[in-house]
Parts: sequence; C-alpha cells; structure tokens
Amino acid sequence: MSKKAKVLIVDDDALNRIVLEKTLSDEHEVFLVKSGDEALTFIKTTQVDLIILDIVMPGMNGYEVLVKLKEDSATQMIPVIFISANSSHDDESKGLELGAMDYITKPFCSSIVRVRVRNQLLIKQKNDLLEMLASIDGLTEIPNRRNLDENLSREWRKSKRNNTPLSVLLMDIDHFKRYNDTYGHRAGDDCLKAVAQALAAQCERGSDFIARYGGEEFAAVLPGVDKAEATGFANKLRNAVNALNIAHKASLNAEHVTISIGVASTENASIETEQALLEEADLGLYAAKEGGRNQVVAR
Ligand SMILES: Nc1nc2c(ncn2[C@@H]2O[C@H](COP(=O)(O)OP(=O)(O)OP(=O)(O)O)[C@@H](O)[C@H]2O)c(=O)[nH]1
Repeated sequence: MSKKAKVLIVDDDALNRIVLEKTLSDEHEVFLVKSGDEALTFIKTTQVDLIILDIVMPGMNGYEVLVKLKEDSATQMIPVIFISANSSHDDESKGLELGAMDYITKPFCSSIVRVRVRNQLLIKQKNDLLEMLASIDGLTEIPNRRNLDENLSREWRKSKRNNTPLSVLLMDIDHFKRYNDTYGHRAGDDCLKAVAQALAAQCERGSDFIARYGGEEFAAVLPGVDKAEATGFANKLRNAVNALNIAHKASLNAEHVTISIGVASTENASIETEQALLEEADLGLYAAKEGGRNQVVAR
C-alpha cells in the first residue's frame, strides 16, 4: 500500500479546520494549524506534500504566507491550494498569479475539495518522480553531476555560515580505457555500476554524498568532515573497490580494478570557492595517478 500524502491545513476558523480534516483524513495524513506563522514553523520540521491555505487570517495573510513559501528553495515546490470566502475574480487571479495551484471558494463542496486535492497530489507525485529521474545517473543509479553541483553549493554555503569543515573527494578508475579495450564497453558499463554501488554502500552518515562526476569519475561531498577524516574515508572507499576484486588483466598497477582519489578540504585557507575545492581535489587525483595509482592524495 502506498504511503499517505501529508496535507497541511492552515485556517484560523476552527469549524473550517474540522470540516476539511473530516473531508480529507480518510485518504491523507492531515495536519491542522491556525495561522501563517504556525504553518511556516510546522513545515520546517515536517515535509508536507500539499498546503490548503486560507487567505484572510489574523497576522500574516495567506498571500504573504505563499510569498514566503516561494522565497525558500526548501518549500517553493510544495503545491498550495487557496481556500477563501473571497470569491472575486481579482482575488482568485491574484492567488493563482502568486503561484497557488488552485483556488477554492467558501462555502466549499467537500467532494470537489477531495477531487481537487487528489489532482494536485497526483501532479506533485509526477513532478517528484521527474525531479528524481533528472538527478540520478541512468547507468550507475547513483546521483548525477547536476545533483552533485546542487549538493556542493548547498553544503558550501552551510559550511561558510556555520564555520564547519567541508571535504570533497574526486575519484577515477585506474586504466579504465584499457579495461574497455580488453573486456568491451558493455563489461566496462558493468564495472562502472559495480564500483558506483560499492562506493555508495560505504556512506553510513546521511550527510555523505557520492555521485557520478562523469565518465569513469566519481565525487564525494563530506559535510562536517576535516581533511584527516576525509582521507580515512577515501581509503575506505579505495579498499571497498579493491575488495570487489574485479579482474583487470590490462591494468598497469594491479591485477584487479582500482581507483585513485584526490582529497581537498576547506581547512586549506587558500580555497575560497566551491570550484576551487573541486580543483584542489582534482590536483590530488592527478598526484595520486602520478604516484602510481590505487592511492589517496590529500591537499
Ligand atoms: N564502458 C564505459 N566506458 C566509459 C564510460 N564513460 C567513460 N568511459 C571510458 O573511460 C575511459 C577513460 O579513459 P582515460 O581518461 O584515458 O583514463 P584511464 O584509461 O582510466 O587512465 P587513468 O585515468 O590515467 O588511470 C575512456 O576510454 C572512456 O571511453 C561509460 O559510461 N561506459
């Protein structure tokens, strides 16, 4: 059975809240709050799939709440349905122009509310799926470069704001051209998949993030991790690939598939941008290749 969607109802009128809850709680998990402020606080800790928002409320009105939701990248994708006694075309068009997905006027018909909510949740589900597909690498099924860039930007800002360390790893399969040339491109694809899955399986902390960086390269973003710890983790990843023991008879440095890894950390004071962090990790990777491969070089 699929999980119930979470619907937040924001209305200062107790009776409306009760009727809406009764209308929707058979199909969805429903949460009730009385004001815009309460709604904004609530969604900081609970991820909701849809918000039903009254317009005229004491304190912040529904329009103001919607503007705040749209300003925040964490909440801007949550669909909002306005529900209001304001039934003029001007009110409705203002609500829709601000980004609401639908507008229901009070007094409302429960069966119509139910269907409109269901429709918006269906659209949200499809959008979530598209978003997920656009951020996963089709071959290896781990996050792709676009996802990595977004994650790194977010973690870079967080690291600057909170003054916490951030480390990045760049990894590359050694002599992979020779692997393809020896075993064929299809086997090369299988090797990439196995390496990607082995790397992803090492991420025990929820904040560690591993992505396919492109071709036979992978990258990791490690928030709150300093250079020494990142180097330890990089060696754990390197060992995990060694442990796969995928035969590579054409390799010039081992009899099985190996990876080289460059590590860079914000502890290095000369690194002033997220791009510089990646470039520094790339220099480490280059040094690891030069040093004989199947090794980690931290910068
Ligand atoms: N099978 C397969 N091969 C890929 C894919 N993406 C990139 N490659 C191959 O990866 C190889 C990378 O080769 P190079 O950049 O020369 O590096 P390398 O042979 O790994 O040598 P070093 O990095 O110096 O150890 C190329 O032959 C690419 O064709 C892919 O999705 N599937």
